[in-house]
Amino acid sequence: MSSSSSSNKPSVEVVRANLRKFLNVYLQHRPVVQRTLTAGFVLYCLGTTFAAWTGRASTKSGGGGGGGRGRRGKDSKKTTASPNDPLFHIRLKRLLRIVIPSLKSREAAMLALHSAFLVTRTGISLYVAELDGRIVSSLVTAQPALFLMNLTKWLLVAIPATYTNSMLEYLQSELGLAYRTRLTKHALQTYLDPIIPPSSSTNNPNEKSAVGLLKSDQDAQISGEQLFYKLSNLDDRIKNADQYLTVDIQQFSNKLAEIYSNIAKPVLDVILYNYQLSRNVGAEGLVILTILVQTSAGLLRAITPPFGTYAAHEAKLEGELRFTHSRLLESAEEVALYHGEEFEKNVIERGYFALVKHANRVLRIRVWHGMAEEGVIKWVWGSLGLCICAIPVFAGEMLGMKGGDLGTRTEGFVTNRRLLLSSSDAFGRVMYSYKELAELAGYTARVSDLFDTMEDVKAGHYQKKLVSSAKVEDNAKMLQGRGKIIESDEIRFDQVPLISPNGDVLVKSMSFNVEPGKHLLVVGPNGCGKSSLFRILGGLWPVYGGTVYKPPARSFTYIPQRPYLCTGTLRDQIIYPHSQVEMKEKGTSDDDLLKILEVVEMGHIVEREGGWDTVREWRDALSGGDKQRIAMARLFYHKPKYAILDECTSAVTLEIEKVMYDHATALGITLMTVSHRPSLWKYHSMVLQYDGAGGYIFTELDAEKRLALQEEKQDLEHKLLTVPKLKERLEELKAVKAERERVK
Ligand SMILES: Nc1ncnc2c1ncn2[C@@H]1O[C@H](COP(=O)(O)OP(=O)(O)OP(=O)(O)O)[C@@H](O)[C@H]1O
Repeated sequence: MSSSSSSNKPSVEVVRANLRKFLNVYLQHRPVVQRTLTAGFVLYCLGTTFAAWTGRASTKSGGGGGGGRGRRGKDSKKTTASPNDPLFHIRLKRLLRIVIPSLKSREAAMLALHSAFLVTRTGISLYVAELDGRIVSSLVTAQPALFLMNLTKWLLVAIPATYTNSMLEYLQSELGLAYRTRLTKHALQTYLDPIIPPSSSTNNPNEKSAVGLLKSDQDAQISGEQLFYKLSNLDDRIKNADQYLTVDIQQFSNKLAEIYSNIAKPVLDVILYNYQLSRNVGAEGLVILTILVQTSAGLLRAITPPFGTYAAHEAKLEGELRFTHSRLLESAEEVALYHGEEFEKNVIERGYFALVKHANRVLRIRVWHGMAEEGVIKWVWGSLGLCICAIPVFAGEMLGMKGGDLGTRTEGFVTNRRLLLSSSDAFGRVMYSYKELAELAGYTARVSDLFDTMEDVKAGHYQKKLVSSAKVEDNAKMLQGRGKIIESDEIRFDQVPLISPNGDVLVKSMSFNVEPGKHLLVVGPNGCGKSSLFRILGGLWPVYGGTVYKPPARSFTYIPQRPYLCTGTLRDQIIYPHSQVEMKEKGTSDDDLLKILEVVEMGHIVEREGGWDTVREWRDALSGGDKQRIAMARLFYHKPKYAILDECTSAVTLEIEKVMYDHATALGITLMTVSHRPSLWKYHSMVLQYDGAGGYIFTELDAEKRLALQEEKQDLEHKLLTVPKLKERLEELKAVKAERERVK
């Protein structure tokens, strides 16, 4: 034993000597090593930030599915709301191009200004850390003059510091608002794409004859006019577009504005503070610290749940809940009259509890995640920081740092501690911002889903759940087809199938025509496709086959049973969708409008409601019959070539009905009427009668003959009703007669 320990002695000394030699060499070259480590460290910080932003981080994202489906074809994979998903970066880049269209845009200038303020703030923080150390040093060494001077500097630096902070907040909010404006404008441009006026689309003969197609209606099919209708009626992907257009776009914009300062500033802080620290305490400790911090950060990221997916799902549930409320308000009268409160309450509560259940789940997940996050970021990193601060105190002499008295050591400790606190706070914010990045990914998925689906629908690609009959081979083939729309003065359907958005074939092939001046009556059982015919005429539904000859959509006015009343003045109700300027351009005055109202016996309403400029919620202020008469007045104001009247006289008297048909005829409007009222037959010369089983008859309407037949039919039906009673009486009489004969 003793011999072995004695034989070890020289080797221990050799090791010690070698170590000392190594340390000496190291200390000789330490400045170079320090510079290399610091430069490497800065590069490393930049690299990890770049990796985080471009999704090249190797850590698990926790992203799952959600937020709807992507585009067809190449991009048709399921949308994930994860920051590490390459699709997120593609989509974010696309949205960034919308919100910051060029380097010369206002948004780019604001972003540059914002960045300048971020750098200024970091500069001020560095100065304050140093000043803090000097103040404490002057305190512990009892130097009042120095203390007062440093205190004055402290107060003076408050002016640029507070200004910088306020400007940062202001610019961040302004940026959020600017992004939102860009996105909303972009979305509305497609969502409410106005119909090309006839003057610019169809009056150009070259344009018409070039392809033989009616441009405005072809556009309606392939360039997304009335997209707001098609998005909700012809496609299943976007439920509650209102939620996407308002809340989701706003959340995305705010998150994007926030994330820039929440990532750019801390990253800059981490680099500058650590650079300063490495000069104060040596780069070695800092590199070890960074390795430990990065390892624990990697572990943290690995256990981070998919917050992006959660945010996207929450936004979807919020949208559904809002929709149930707005639906109730829309049908308040009907629900109130049915006393459907209990039912509606159940529907709303179901929506609300689905949302609360999800929110609670996310909150619970946030508890353990928050604990892990704070434990690592605040406590573990905090203790590592204290070790770093201890380096100059315990190993300063050995490492050749300037030692010093109590004041110098205190100044160094306070400055370093402040730098470390700021640096770990900044690094913590980079870490926390991963969660925000995940949320941004969620909103990016939502907004992109909206834009992708709008583009798809605009291009005529719809995704809708088909009814079972649509899958039958014949019907499926019909759905693949495309019909033609050709401009013409008359309306003519030539072998056009009538197919609902669900793929339900209502009529396999339909042929009929309406000449100007020859009013058409459309009759048939409920749900057979009477209104659908007009949806094709209005360019709302695609034409799957045959040829439709018709004037542009603007040559039609549509009056449904419950006419639409817009937000605005009484005048707006008559001239809708014209503005007052357009009305004046048309050469119409308020007096002319009054005359129109008098035709439908509504002239008194102007005085009653307080004049033409009165603004009200008109759909609540007017009765059913009033609304129908306002719609008739609107028809007389616009004087279109054709009018589609869909059960639009159900709430007015027979006299008003007559006035309406006589006046429309006098104005040269050709009427196409859907109605079950025989009183209307006499105003029409043609009839299109559906049989409700996919067949139809198109023929001339001899109203008198038809009415006479109807009367005879009703008479016979009435007589048939009395047959059982007559039979009963006959049996009674037979019984009486038999009784009398028996008595005789
Ligand atoms: N937006 C839509 N999406 C899917 N199917 C629809 C849509 N609109 C109508 N349909 C379906 O198309 C069919 C025909 O509807 P349409 O409104 O043309 O009937 P209608 O003959 O006018 O009925 P009614 O006399 O009751 O008004 C119905 O089966 C209806 O369910």
